[in-house]
Amino acid sequence: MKLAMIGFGQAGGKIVDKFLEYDDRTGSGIVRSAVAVNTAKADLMGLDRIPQENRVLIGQSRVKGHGVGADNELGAEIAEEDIDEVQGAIDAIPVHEVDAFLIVAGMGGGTGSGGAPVLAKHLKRIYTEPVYGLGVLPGSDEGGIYTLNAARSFQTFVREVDNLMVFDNDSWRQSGESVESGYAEINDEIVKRFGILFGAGEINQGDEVAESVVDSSEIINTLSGGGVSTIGYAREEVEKGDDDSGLLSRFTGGDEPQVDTAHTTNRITSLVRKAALGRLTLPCEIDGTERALLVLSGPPQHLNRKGIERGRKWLEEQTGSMEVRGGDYPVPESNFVASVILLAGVSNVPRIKELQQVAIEAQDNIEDIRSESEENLESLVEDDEDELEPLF
Ligand SMILES: Nc1nc2c(ncn2[C@@H]2O[C@H](COP(=O)(O)OP(=O)(O)OP(=O)(O)O)[C@@H](O)[C@H]2O)c(=O)[nH]1
Repeated sequence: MKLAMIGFGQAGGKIVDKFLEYDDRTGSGIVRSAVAVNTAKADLMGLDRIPQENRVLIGQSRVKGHGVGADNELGAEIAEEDIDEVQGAIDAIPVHEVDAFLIVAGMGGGTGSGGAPVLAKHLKRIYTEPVYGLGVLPGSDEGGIYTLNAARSFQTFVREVDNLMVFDNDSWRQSGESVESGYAEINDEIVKRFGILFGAGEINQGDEVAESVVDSSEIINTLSGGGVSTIGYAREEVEKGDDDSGLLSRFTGGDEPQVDTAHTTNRITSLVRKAALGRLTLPCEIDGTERALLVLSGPPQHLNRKGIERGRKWLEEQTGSMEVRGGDYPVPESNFVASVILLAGVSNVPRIKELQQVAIEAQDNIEDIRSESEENLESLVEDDEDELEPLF
């Protein structure tokens, strides 16, 4: 599946940069165009791979290239005012060659949190291609204002995109790590999961023919209908030369032997369970998921239809959804069989409820402090008996 990716804010830009690196490394070809938008000049300069001409600095007259300092209302205002500059970079994208737009942003800051929903609304008005969001939730240790920003941006962003895929920094942060090295690992995790998912719909001619290949329309259909999505992942190392043909191998038509062994099937079904029940990009209850897509990637001799069918059935039972799609993504040179599960339209997400609760407390607190602050300042500045006179 070919995407036009727009990274909004620092986190968004860094993650899109990582997608370009992933594309180069794996040859998956999912990033047709990459754009970064920011109010901070230094953040744009820190990117490695996004072409210079696709780095758009907005809000120069308002914040002089220094960012909006976690003020997402200002981030949204600037994005609206300078939307033509962003559109200027998007005009250079060959939109007829892309399957969808993907707007990536950290939701706890100011620029991406406020700007990403504004851009989504704008793109949806102009283009017929789907507009997806990849929103990153802040860690709970980042503080009240980040949580409040994220909770407000989340409500807006979900409404404006065709689907919001969420990654929760909080459930992925590791104690004792520096913020930067922590983000590097987290960003690798994001790119790996989304890379396999979107790469699955991007099989080129001449690539290994899959038994039941995932097409980009299956990804689009799973995401359509809107709402919030999360992604599960699990993998197991396999020997490249090994084809598991020891037990029950059978040959089906064609020239190539199709290996179908109990071992291969069991491995696939167990990877499907691990992916769905392990750590999701946004932890949630999978029961009640509206739609799902299962992608099995790896060397083709380690993939089989029976395993995917069983995995799909199991997912239907667990989610209660009648719309579970599945297929393979053959990667002949890989040392791993990996299972990626897209759960679209999840609704039972305790993390979001908790985020909203903390956000409401932060909002009340901020209001209390603001209303007290005028009184406090007055009592500090005025002398008790009112004997002093200000100059003017
Ligand atoms: N996963 C991930 N999250 C990040 C990264 N950098 C920042 N974040 C998260 O994204 C949130 C927003 O941060 P930024 O993207 O730096 O903020 P911004 O959109 O540039 O906005 P301002 O700096 O306020 O102008 C933070 O609260 C973090 O939770 C990153 O490299 N990876």
